[in-house]
Amino acid sequence: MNTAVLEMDHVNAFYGDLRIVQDSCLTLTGGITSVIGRNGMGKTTLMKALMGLVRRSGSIRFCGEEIGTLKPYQIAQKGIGYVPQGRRNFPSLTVEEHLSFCARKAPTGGDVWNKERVYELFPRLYERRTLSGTALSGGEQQMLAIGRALVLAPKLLVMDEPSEGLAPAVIDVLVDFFRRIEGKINVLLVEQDLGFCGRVTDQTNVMSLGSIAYTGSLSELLRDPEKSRRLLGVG
Ligand SMILES: Nc1ncnc2c1ncn2[C@@H]1O[C@H](COP(=O)(O)OP(=O)(O)OP(=O)(O)O)[C@@H](O)[C@H]1O
Repeated sequence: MNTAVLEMDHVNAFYGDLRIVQDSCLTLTGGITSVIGRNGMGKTTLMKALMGLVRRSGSIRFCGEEIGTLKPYQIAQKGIGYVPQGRRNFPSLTVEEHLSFCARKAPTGGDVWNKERVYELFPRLYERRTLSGTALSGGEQQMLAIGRALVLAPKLLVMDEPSEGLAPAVIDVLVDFFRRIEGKINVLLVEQDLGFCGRVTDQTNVMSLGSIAYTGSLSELLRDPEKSRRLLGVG
């Protein structure tokens, strides 16, 4: 049997003494899977637990290796790229500087994503390469946040609500991005926009009150009004 890309086993995550994520289990065998759920259910906190950004317990295995006790920079070095909610680009760096700065830490060999390849993927970023990371539109900032993660040559990209606040035309660019990386980079995608999510992948995990309450097909879930209402508050 192939080793799963990611296995989160009975993971808890805390802010101070407050346990927000409770006993959550999530497996990504490969490809793209989403994490959906109503506001405040703990999706971002689960991603932060994976990236080592909050205190956590339980087991997190990446390609068979336990990473649940590693520090954020060690987790990034293992090949997990993080595209946080809100993009978090630096006002003092241009687009070009963001990509060059992050690429310094890139491992050599493997599937190399250099600056040129990021510009090829997002031509708009090339046009804006001399502008500050925060002088960009929301969509351009999202492309830059993705580009920053890509130049670190991730095997897994963890993306937290990439579609937030984006115009439909930019959402189409993101959908195209997912098609282009399919089979090359695995993705764990936190999303609120179920329409966008369904265009990207049918594999989903629903988070409810700090735990994963459903794992399976998104389209099947949305066809069940009672379950969708209970888990997602829709339908
Ligand atoms: N730094 C913090 N300290 C204490 N509680 C927090 C902190 N950040 C988030 N929380 C709480 O943890 C819970 C889960 O938040 P989280 O951001 O993980 O949810 P989410 O499902 O990602 O929601 P959203 O879709 O709104 O981003 C919420 O009740 C939130 O108020």
